[in-house]
Amino acid sequence: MSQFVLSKLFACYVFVAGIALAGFFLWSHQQLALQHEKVTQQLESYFLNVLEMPAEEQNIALDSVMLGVELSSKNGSPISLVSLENSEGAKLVYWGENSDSVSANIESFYLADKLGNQYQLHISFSDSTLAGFVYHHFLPVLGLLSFQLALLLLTLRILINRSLDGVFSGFMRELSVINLRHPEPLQADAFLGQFAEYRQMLASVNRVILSLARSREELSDINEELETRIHDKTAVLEERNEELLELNKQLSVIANTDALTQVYNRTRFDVLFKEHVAIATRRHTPLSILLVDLDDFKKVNDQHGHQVGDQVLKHAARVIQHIALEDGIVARWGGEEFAVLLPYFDLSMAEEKAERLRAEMANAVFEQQAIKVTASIGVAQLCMQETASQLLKRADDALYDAKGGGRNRVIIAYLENSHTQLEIDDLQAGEFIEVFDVALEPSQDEPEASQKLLT
Ligand SMILES: Nc1nc2c(ncn2[C@@H]2O[C@H](COP(=O)(O)OP(=O)(O)OP(=O)(O)O)[C@@H](O)[C@H]2O)c(=O)[nH]1
Repeated sequence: MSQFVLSKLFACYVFVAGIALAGFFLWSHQQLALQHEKVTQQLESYFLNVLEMPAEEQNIALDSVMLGVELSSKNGSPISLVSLENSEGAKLVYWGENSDSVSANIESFYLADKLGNQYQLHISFSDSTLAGFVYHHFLPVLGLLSFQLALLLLTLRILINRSLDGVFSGFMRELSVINLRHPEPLQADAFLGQFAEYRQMLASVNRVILSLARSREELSDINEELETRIHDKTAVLEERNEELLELNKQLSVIANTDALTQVYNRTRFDVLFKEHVAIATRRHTPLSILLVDLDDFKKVNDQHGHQVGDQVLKHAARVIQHIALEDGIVARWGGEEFAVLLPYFDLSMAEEKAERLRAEMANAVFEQQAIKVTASIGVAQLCMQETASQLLKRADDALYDAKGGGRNRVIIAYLENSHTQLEIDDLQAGEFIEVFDVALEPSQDEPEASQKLLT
């Protein structure tokens, strides 16, 4: 049942209870009046009967009437005074103790006997006043009032409990709809707004909400400012990062490139060489290496000076790079010596490449001084189970042989027990192509270095 219905019911209850109480008193007084009238009529009738008796019987009869009055007063009708006077005012009968206190309620009745003699009868009832009524009907009145009071207290208790419950639950319901991201003051509920506790709580919460909204606005401003700052800082950082990346690239190129000739340096070549040996071993693909040494380079230095020697070295590197093209990885091995790694090149292909290189070098003319330099080249192909250093050693031996054989020549490194050439020659055509179809996984630095050399 809602609080609204309960409060209306309570109002009805108070109204009906008031009417019932008033009705009870009115009805009681009416009943008393009827009772008094009946008793009065009886007394009048008794006294008339007695007065019509012979004189000698009257006293006895009057005594018996008064005894009846006394008994009646004690047993039910609360008569407090009865007196009978003749026309001269002489009292024939008088019964009652505190006639003064009840004098206001004394009613008088006039009697006449058969002989026409006039008499005045006075009767007073002790319960005809409110105090007397309450005194004589103490228990019923007390019971009724207690019942009314208990009912009133019970109703009030239910109403108060339900009201507080309603206020609390209604308030919690209001709280649950607060949007903390966009706080707005809560509107008072039409019904709950009747309760002062609810209104007080609502006002407190609305104060908190307003302060939240203010804080939120302040936070939003701070946030905006911070975002702008972060954005600016990020832009600067990104710029710096790009610069660093570029510097890193340059550093990487510097670290991996020979400063004079701009081909790979020895350190980088060692890494690439080992990687390609590992790939070729794993995939059973051919891999060859050329070791290229300029002939009598000391003479160039001696005759034209060290600086011209440098220019010749740079030019020689470009010639080697041009011949190797994208097939090979070129590095300066040290001094006037270069290495060319040729992945997927078997010995005959490598030999052909070496021969072309040697011829190109022999025909090339360096600098204005028309310096001519030749090169000796040692060629080797990776054998089964061979390590990088073993392969290198064989190529170096071949180069040594080329020098010993008169320079400006290509020497192929064969192994007496090598299965390399044999195995590759034995490969079926299909197998060979298949081997070549395996894509090389080039090092990321390769294209960069190659491009540098070509430009
Ligand atoms: N200009 C210049 N010369 C260099 C450089 N590195 C090494 N050399 C010179 O290269 C020459 C190599 O001399 P050698 O080892 O005798 O070899 P070679 O004179 O070429 O004789 P063979 O190799 O036997 O044909 C030395 O004179 C070195 O000074 C360099 O970076 N720049």
